[in-house]
Amino acid sequence: MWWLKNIYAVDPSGSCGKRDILIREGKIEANAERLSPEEVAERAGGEPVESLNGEGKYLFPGFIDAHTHLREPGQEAKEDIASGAAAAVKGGFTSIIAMANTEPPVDSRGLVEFVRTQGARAGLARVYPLGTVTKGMRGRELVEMLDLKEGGAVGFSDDGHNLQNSEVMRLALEYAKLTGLPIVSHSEDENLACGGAMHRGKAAARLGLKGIPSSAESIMVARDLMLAAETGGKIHLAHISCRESVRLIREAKERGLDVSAEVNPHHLLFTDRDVDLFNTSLKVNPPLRSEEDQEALLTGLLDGTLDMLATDHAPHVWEEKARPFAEAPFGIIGLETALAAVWQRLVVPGKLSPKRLAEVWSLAPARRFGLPGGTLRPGSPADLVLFDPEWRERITSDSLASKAQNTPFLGQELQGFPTLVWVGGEPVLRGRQLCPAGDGVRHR
Ligand SMILES: NC(=O)N[C@@H](CC(=O)O)C(=O)O
Ligand SMILES: [Zn+2]
Ligand SMILES: [Zn+2]
Repeated sequence: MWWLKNIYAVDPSGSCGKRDILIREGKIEANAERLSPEEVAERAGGEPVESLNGEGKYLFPGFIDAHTHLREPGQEAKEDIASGAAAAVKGGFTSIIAMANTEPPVDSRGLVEFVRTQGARAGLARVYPLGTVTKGMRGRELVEMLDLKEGGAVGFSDDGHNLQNSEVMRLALEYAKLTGLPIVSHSEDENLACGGAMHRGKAAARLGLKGIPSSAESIMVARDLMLAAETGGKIHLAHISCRESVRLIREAKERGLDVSAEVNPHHLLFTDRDVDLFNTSLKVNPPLRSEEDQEALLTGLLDGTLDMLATDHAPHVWEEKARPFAEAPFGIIGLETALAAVWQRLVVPGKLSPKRLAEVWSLAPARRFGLPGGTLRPGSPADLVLFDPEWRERITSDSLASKAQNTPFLGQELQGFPTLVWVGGEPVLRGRQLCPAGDGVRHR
């Protein structure tokens, strides 16, 4: 049993403040303002108690990342489920939702089960697969949604590609209702975006790069919302990047649609003005946009129009990212740096409260995708993060657990990291070192 004493607990489903917390048999046993040694001994019932002075540290419910690319099966040179899960716990994520755009794409129950099994085998973060929406991610025929759900899929997405055929999207929203799971949309008009390498604006003109207009996203967001209204379907909009989309989502929520949306940290922390031809780690889809867009995204995150933060962790091998800007693949890794960067640049300056941080990166994804977690209430699973706001770390290719290095923070020092992470009550990260599972399978 663990006894965390005098720690600043941030509970997005309740209140924040100094607490004593007990962890026992995989669950939060107690959460109180103060516990006496007698009470702790009684609760332990003879079990050894590991106590920890939480002074100066925060306790968060494990962060849950609703958008990660783990590349297994098929592209294990970029990442695999074990390396991605290791990167996750180093960054404070006790659960991650794995995108389905692997090779082959996760379009069958067998593949969904494979991803889950590999996640359990790694024994670090909990790994929840998404299935694709269409067979082979070809955008034509729907997958067997109920079958994939039985295999453990928590939603459906052809992320990486937009569903260009609106009738297929309509049918997907209609059929997914039978499963209760959301369709996760990569909303992008591929004709408008075609050939672009960054946001269409002054910065792109200056660099001589073909731009991707904001309308490439917002046109599809508008379509997706119309189809969600028409079908009564459940939709989650991935990686919202521009102000027009925020406005559309706000209106849709006012009308009561079953819509949720996410924003990625890189869209809150960088703009197209940060892009330079020699830094392909800032090449991402949708692209980094203008300062006005960035402001609208933060406003949206604070007023609830955007429900959650998600990394869109998108690993690529160095050789691919070393190509000229226009030819390099889109994607930024985020699992190991996102929390520290958001902490430093948004929480410390007071733009985002610790409680809202926990709401949007733990509670909201748990609720939307039906996962355990997101709370510090007694009885809930002990997926927890002890966060040290003073811990500094330089991000280097050696320090990263991810196989990839396509992060704009490479070589930089960040401050504010998890120093102890529990999944199901067991430490998976201790003093910044991973604790691999003894028997290979720790949790399911
Ligand atoms: N976001 C990216 O830039 N890349 C993602 C695809 C995606 O999220 O659409 C990838 O799979 O590499
Ligand atoms: Zn996408
Ligand atoms: Zn993605």
